[in-house]
Amino acid sequence: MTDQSTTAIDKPSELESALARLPEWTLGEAHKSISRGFSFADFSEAFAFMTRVAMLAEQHNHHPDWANVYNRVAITLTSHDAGGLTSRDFRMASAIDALAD
Ligand SMILES: C[C@H](O)[C@H](O)[C@H]1CNC2=NC(N)=NC(=O)C2=N1
Repeated sequence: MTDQSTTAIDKPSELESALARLPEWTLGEAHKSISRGFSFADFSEAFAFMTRVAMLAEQHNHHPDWANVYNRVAITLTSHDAGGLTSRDFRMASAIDALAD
């Protein structure tokens, strides 16, 4: 597990600059989460991706709210213990993008 600092990301300027680096992600209701959808060739590819994200989540000790329907995976990130977005969410989103791209 990588023990990384956690700072709340809740000011519009902070959100804007953080999201600028994550163009595939969208801001959720009340700016409390970020989400991205993924589509794969088939279920097997989607689940392989989910397995890799699961290992990332363990390394980061930061776990997604997510759903899978056949070849599609929807991921939402929020910091439950902070009740909103923190730097952990954006670090995790960036690490997930590196897997997917
Ligand atoms: C006890 C454990 O470290 C905490 O519950 C961690 C686990 N994973 C987590 N994941 C997310 N998304 N938010 C959290 O606040 C969080 N907390």
